[in-house]
Amino acid sequence: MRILVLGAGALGGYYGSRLLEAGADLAFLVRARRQEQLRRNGLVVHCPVFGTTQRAVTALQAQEVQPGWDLVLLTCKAYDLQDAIAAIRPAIGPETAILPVLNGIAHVARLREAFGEAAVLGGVARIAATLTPEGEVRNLGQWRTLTVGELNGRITPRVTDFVALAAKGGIQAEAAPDIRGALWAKLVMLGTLAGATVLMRGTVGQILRAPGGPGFLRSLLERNAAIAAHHGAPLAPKVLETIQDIFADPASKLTASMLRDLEGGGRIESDAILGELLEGARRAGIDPALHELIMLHARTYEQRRAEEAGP
Ligand SMILES: NC(=O)C1=CN([C@@H]2O[C@H](COP(=O)(O)OP(=O)(O)OC[C@H]3O[C@@H](n4cnc5c(N)ncnc54)[C@H](OP(=O)(O)O)[C@@H]3O)[C@@H](O)[C@H]2O)C=CC1
Ligand SMILES: CC(C)(CO)C(=O)C(=O)O
Repeated sequence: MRILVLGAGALGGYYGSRLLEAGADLAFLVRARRQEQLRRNGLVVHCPVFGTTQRAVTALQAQEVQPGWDLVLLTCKAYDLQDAIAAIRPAIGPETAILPVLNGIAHVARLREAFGEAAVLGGVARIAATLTPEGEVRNLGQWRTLTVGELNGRITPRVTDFVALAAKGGIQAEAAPDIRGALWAKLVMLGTLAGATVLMRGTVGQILRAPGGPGFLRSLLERNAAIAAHHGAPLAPKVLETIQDIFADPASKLTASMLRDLEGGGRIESDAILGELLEGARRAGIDPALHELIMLHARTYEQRRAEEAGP
């Protein structure tokens, strides 16, 4: 399978490296700085499951990309989506599938508008990974899940072929008939994790060990689940239970990638995750006070970041 991975950051680098391990014919579509880094050092990935790998990879810039790909794995941040759409356009032929693994929901509609409904798959990544300042990819835990599905619910060969290849590379991959439900479930989980850990600047465990923390987490999760239900994606009781368990472990060291980005002084996906849920709460007639506070906190960080960067 010929795969083009847009981005060689945390997710692109990690999943791309596992797909290469499985024998995929794969190239990365990157920008100039990352291309230079990859050409100099190769792709370095640290993983508690597979150890450290360093391999030479094909890294192309947008102007070097030709058509002929079976699948484009889209791994940019939400705020880079517009540029990424332009960058992958020359790679997309009539048979090319586009598999985004971004957090959030809105990117799916934007991709379908840009490339047509049939081209776009849904993807949900469960992994806690980061790109270090040295340009190395680090999987911070054991998670390496990828859930993939057609938006119309059919299980097609392009989905099962990709899932089989990913599984061969050690990714915990599965084909999902209800990928829209999986995207919403992820947004409920991540909206709670990012909202809480960014606002409180601590791990799930630290929030739970603080007086008032358990009630805050419970209330945010309940509201997020109600927002999903209002948008036609109620969480199955087992899925909700699994998410509740994540927010009930006082020893948990879990934080959201958004908190890591914020603590590193980077951009955050405030609109795509926190803003989506705030708007969702308003549309659903759910008290938006918690979401407004979380969003204001994120906006204040963004304002401060912009002012410190100067004109
Ligand atoms: N990290 C995590 O643990 C998880 C992240 N996610 C989600 O996955 C998505 C990706 O996150 P993550 O991997 O952490 O992000 P990273 O910032 O680590 O990687 C994104 C990469 O995309 C590249 N990129 C963006 N636009 C372009 C473009 N036009 N052309 C070429 N390259 C481009 C960036 O390159 P450049 O360096 O040039 O800017 C960057 O290296 C996000 O939506 C995130 O929320 C989901 C699950 C877990
Ligand atoms: C919640 C988690 C770790 C799961 O993949 C994630 O998506 C993120 O932190 O962005």
